[in-house]
Amino acid sequence: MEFSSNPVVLLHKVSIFQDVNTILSEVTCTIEKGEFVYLVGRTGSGKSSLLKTLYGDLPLKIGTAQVAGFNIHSLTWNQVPFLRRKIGIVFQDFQLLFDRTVAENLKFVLKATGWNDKSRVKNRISEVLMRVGLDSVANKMPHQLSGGEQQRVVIARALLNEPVILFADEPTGNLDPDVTHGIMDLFQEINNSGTAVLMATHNHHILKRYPRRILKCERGRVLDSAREEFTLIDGF
Ligand SMILES: Nc1ncnc2c1ncn2[C@@H]1O[C@H](COP(=O)(O)OP(=O)(O)OP(=O)(O)O)[C@@H](O)[C@H]1O
Repeated sequence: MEFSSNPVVLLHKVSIFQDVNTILSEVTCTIEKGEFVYLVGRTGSGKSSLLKTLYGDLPLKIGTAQVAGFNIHSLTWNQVPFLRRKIGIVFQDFQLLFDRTVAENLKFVLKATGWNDKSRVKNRISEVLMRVGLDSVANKMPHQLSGGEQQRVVIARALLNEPVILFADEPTGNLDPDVTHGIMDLFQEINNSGTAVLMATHNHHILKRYPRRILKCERGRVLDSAREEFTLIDGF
């Protein structure tokens, strides 16, 4: 596969900390535009900490990192919303606002990211819901939807601002196998249309069925299947 020379994620000698503990060190890798990469590793190995650093939730103290053109090392809190407009984030626990409709959940994000024109907002909400195969749920409350449908709404929310990359932290962790495949197909389709994806997962069936490049957190380092061979046996 050919990539542009303009990576969406570029890490050089990054160390990741939680409190005073070093979780990962010497992390150097790039993710290119339109690439799909898995992030695996045992529980507690640092996957979420790495993702949090990339989306500006955990300050970067050592090393250099660029995400969607933003320098993460020098990112200030008031720049974080601008970074978030260029990326999409999908969590395991859907994190929808349960006291408002699907459309209102999406509108909330659009308003917060500077969309003021009512008809553009309405059109964009229809577009993203259509994109995730849920064009008829705009006026439903999240609790009226299945788990898989709720996760599709979360993915729709992540797509609102046409991100260059989606960061997904165990996005199928709460879903049945059948529903998981539907969500994975959706991620593949989104990726095929040019959005990069970095997905943390514990699900080895996913890795087998949709094989892609893998980053593995192991003993404080990040191994990269594009550079070296490693076993996945203890990766879950
Ligand atoms: N907010 C926090 N404060 C202090 N330590 C934390 C915090 N969050 C995570 N840690 C610690 O950092 C280490 C890495 O955790 P992290 O959540 O990044 O791992 P993970 O690979 O995502 O795990 P899992 O697969 O269970 O989600 C663990 O030792 C964890 O206990």
